[in-house]
Amino acid sequence: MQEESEESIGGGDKLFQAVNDSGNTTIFANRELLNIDHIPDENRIVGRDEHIQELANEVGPAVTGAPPNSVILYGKTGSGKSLVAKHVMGRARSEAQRRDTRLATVTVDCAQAKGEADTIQTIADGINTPESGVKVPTRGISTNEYYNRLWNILDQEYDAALITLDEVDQLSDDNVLMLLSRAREAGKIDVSIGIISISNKVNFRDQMTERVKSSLGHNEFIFDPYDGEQLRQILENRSDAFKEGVLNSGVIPKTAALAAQRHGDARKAIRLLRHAGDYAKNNDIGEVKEIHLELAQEQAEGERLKELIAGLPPHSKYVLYALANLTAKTETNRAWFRTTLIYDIYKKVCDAVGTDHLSTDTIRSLLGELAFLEVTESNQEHGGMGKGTYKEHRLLWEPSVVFKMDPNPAQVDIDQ
Ligand SMILES: Nc1ncnc2c1ncn2[C@@H]1O[C@H](COP(=O)(O)OP(=O)(O)OP(=O)(O)O)[C@@H](O)[C@H]1O
Repeated sequence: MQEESEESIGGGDKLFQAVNDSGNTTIFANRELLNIDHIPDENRIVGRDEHIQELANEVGPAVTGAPPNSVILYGKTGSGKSLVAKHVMGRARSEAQRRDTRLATVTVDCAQAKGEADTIQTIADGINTPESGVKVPTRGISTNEYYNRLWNILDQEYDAALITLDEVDQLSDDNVLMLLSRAREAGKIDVSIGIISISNKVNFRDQMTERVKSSLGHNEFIFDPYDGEQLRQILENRSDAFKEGVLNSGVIPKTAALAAQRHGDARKAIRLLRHAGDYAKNNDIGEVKEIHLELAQEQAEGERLKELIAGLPPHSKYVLYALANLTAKTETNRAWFRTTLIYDIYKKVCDAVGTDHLSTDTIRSLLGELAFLEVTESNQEHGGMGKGTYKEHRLLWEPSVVFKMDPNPAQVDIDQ
């Protein structure tokens, strides 16, 4: 008989004792509700009724096989654009079915697609049916042939199509928009296509050529960031993620208030609540309290920042500490600093950790890498007549998160 090891209790492994049979824990009843990819039910979508109705009005004709309008959805991240598009497409599919219309719906994440052929392949594969007899291989055929196969599938299998292009500003080629939106006009297919384009680059429209603008359509909806009350409802609707009595009553209002003040992003608000739950779980605290929120957030963000800069040389961290020391001294946490000043403080940080300084040029390039990773932001300033140009940088993370990466972060006196 096998002896029960230290790690095994009651037939189970102690390592996983906090996880019950349904994958949940003493804190969570259904942690899945706080997952970023989780799509809430219709009655859990908060504050977007108007957008849902407006979008349905534009693409609605497709449920009868008539030509839908194309639409652009704009707004900052986490404002519900993809959610609303998915929701309306889902309901359009059911309604089309009820009316015996063959409606194709598909979503492409343009940030993932690698060029024109890949985008068309994803669309064709997404709506293909076993009955079409058309093969859509992932490689080995020309871009043109992908289009032909897409037209074949659409013509044989469908009466109308709704194609969502998420992160449309990442499309490497305007052709996709042009050809999809004009396919019927150009006599390629007999099926009407409506394109729902989604972008979180609010100035994207200004960068578009006239050609693209007219392909995307002129109907635009702006999604504003959520306010505190909307975020509170979004979170409240997911409070059943937690076991009964675990979540203190002030936690959701505080999470919503913090998120509204910082960004109005529903995804980040949900993540913050999940982090608080994880913090309570990992520290064996039987309940989630308001005081856990900031701690949980800082700890989780600190880990994320650490991962982000893990591939960079150690001096990137010292540069980051220099910027965090400077930023922590300002009121808004949004101040810009010149490279020369950051370099001075960086030298103090090096002294504090007992290491030699690198050259200004190296620090300049490390700042470039940090900006590339969106840990910091850089901009070119003009110093005025005869003074030339210089670069300024600012931290995009809270200084407290930066200091949280280390048990002994280098905090230096910047006034000396
Ligand atoms: N109105 C809402 N009601 C309930 N949950 C929401 C709402 N808006 C957003 N969420 C939640 O936040 C997640 C992110 O929203 P969504 O993906 O729609 O944002 P987005 O505006 O498309 O942002 P991004 O540009 O980053 O893709 C959703 O999956 C959903 O879980």
